[in-house]
Amino acid sequence: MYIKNLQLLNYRNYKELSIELCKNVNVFIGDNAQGKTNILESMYYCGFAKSHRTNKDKELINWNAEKAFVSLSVGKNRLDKKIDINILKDGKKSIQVNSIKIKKIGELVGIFNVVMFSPEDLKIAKESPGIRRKFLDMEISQLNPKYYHSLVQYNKILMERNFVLRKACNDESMLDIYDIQMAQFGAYIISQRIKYLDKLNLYGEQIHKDITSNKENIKFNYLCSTKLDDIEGNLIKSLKKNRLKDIDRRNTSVGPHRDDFSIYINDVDVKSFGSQGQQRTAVLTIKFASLRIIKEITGEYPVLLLDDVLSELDFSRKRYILSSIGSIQTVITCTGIEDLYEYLDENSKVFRVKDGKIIYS
Ligand SMILES: Nc1ncnc2c1ncn2[C@@H]1O[C@H](COP(=O)(O)OP(=O)(O)OP(=O)(O)O)[C@@H](O)[C@H]1O
Repeated sequence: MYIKNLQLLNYRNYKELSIELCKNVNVFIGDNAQGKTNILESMYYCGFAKSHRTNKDKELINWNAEKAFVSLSVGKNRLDKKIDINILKDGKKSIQVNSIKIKKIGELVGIFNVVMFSPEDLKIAKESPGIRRKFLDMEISQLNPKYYHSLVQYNKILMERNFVLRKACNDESMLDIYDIQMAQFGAYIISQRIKYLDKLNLYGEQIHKDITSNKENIKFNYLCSTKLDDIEGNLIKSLKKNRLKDIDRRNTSVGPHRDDFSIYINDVDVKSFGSQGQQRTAVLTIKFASLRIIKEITGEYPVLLLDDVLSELDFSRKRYILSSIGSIQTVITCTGIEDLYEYLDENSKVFRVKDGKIIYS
């Protein structure tokens, strides 16, 4: 899969932009705050109708405009796709795929597969469980529409359950119904997350060995708030068991919205004891394993977006990335290009970004 063309109108600091990308390495180079990340963000946005930086779509619209427009033409093994998204000031957006309006974001997710690696992704290795859950949810959603649907349903029921818990007189019969529904959707979510982590272990093991010259072993493990034998049955039991506590705290204390996964390197928990370098390498492994998982399931590599990460990595890790991308279309942002030259060839494209414009390509 590869991006053929990107068009922007009033997106962040771009008034108007239309660029053709090449099938392999595309580099966006420029000083700080010129609009390099904005370009990657707009590409990612076409995958999920969601920015990787903000939940407020309004922020994507140029300060002097009423609406923004992003259009991405994607080359695929089977049918090529064109994704057009209009973003309006009131937070609404309209999405068209091949000129046909879609009703739900679920219909967009999975059409354009993408793996983004940005400095914020280091949080996957070192910060709170919510960041790791979000990573799993985004990755699995783009591969499995049923997962995305289950997640939307689960979150809706969770909100309703919490609403009932917050009311002074709790409606126990309502809570019984919510528990059953949450257990159904929750069990599916948990089972798919475990499956995904199995694949992450499968691919991650060799990738991590390659990056660390066989010095380190990596292992991912799902941390579940309920027993894993009969997930649905056990979730119902746990929800019932914790009901008094939940009423007291006015919040739902068990379910996949509370789960996490651990990352161990050589049997040491990376989150608590890993060095900065180990945390960085763990995330690099996760991202490269994600590429392989998407390839295994869809038959095509996704587009790889590398936002300002190369400068953060040492020589050997940089080398690993640049020599492993092979046939994967890769879009890189950076402030200097010197150490990239040996990985560029006559097919690569270099775009210079200045103040919301491409000066040359
Ligand atoms: N809605 C918006 N309208 C107009 N300009 C915006 C908007 N949002 C952000 N900007 C501008 O976009 C620029 C930042 O762009 P971006 O984050 O892409 O920078 P960058 O080139 O990746 O920089 P760095 O190398 O520092 O990461 C800033 O100048 C910012 O003021």
